[in-house]
Amino acid sequence: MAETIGSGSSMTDKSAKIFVAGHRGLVGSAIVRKLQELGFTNLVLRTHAELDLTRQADVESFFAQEKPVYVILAAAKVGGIHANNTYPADFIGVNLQIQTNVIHSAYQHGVKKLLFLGSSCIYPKFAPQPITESALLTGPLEPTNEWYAIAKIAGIKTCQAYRIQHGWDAISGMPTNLYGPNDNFHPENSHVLPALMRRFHEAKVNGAEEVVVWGTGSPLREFLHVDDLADSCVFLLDRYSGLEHVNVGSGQEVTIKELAELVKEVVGFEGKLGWDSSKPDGTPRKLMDSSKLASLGWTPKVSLRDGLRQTYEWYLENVCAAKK
Ligand SMILES: NC(=O)C1=CN([C@@H]2O[C@H](COP(=O)(O)OP(=O)(O)OC[C@H]3O[C@@H](n4cnc5c(N)ncnc54)[C@H](OP(=O)(O)O)[C@@H]3O)[C@@H](O)[C@H]2O)C=CC1
Ligand SMILES: C[C@H]1O[C@H](OP(=O)(O)OP(=O)(O)OC[C@H]2O[C@@H](n3cnc4c(=O)[nH]c(N)nc43)[C@H](O)[C@@H]2O)[C@@H](O)[C@@H](O)C1=O
Repeated sequence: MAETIGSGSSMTDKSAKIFVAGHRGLVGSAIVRKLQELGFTNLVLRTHAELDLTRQADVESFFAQEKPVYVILAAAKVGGIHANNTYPADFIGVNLQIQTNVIHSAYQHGVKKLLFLGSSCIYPKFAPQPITESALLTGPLEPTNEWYAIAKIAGIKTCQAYRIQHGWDAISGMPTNLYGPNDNFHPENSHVLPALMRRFHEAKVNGAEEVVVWGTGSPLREFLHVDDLADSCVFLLDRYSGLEHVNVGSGQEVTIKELAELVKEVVGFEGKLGWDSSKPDGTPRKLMDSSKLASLGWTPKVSLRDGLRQTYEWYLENVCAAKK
């Protein structure tokens, strides 16, 4: 299929059926909010319990019955550095199964366009910074998440293969580290931002003197609010049709130490920070070059500080209030 970039709007029919896979997760729920805000009226949604996407026959039947026009694949086995390092079989196996089933059935049942989501961890551990799309497969991966990264690279390549062999419009977006409402706040298995938000909050409530943060604090990470990511997903689905995946970043890079100080301030914890250097740092730096997306006409809006405040309010109203 020919590469078309910034070719004008293709999603003009607001009643077109859109399957958002993983609609209760961080990313899927933000995409549903964005589509509803834009006036899309025909979303098809299934919980994990209603449709296990690792089950090929069930995925087949679902597509045969529902015949969506667009698919956004935001269902995956997802977690932070500890989860990735502890459950490598799940991270490679479940993700390969979900994406292979969904991409193949979507193609077979006449889906017009599919957006696959990968992650910035697909790039080599020591890729030149900021990381351009062309850095893919140019060097060894970060060991703590290579299993997940291999699955995500296979997802990009699967979309490309269906494009090349069948002329089918499957595209891939590569988001940087995300955060926002409906994030996973698990103490061990989550990503750093929700983990620290919860740890600082609990320390404040319990009057603890110190909060321990993993690693050395020196790794750099780029954070994007999930509402910006959702906006970029709809933008890509609407405007981009190309073989190459597209980086989606904010350009807002901080060290883990700076992030910890910022979360501490937003939460209002007044004690000390401690460091557990027995925990892995992971990739030293993974700032993406998102100029390709910018050249298509998309830029993020939410600053890290504002996004953190909004997410903490959401956490207080939804996670803490629900526990009472
Ligand atoms: N969070 C981040 O920082 C980043 C995320 N991404 C990508 O964005 C996408 C979404 O991630 P995110 O929203 O954070 O993840 P979440 O864990 O918040 O959500 C994932 C969703 O997928 C569903 N799911 C998992 N397994 C299955 C299954 N077998 N069948 C049906 N549904 C399933 C989950 O349902 P249930 O919980 O019920 O299992 C959940 O609703 C992923 O592809 C991820 O790689 C990319 C970069 C960064
Ligand atoms: C999005 C991305 O997410 C994962 O990669 P990661 O960026 O390394 O993810 P992370 O958020 O878990 O950690 C970022 C940094 O933060 C430090 N850190 C401090 N204290 C805590 C802490 O309490 N929890 C966690 N999780 N990390 C902590 C931690 O040691 C590391 O240096 C991939 O596996 C992969 O899934 C992927 O694509």
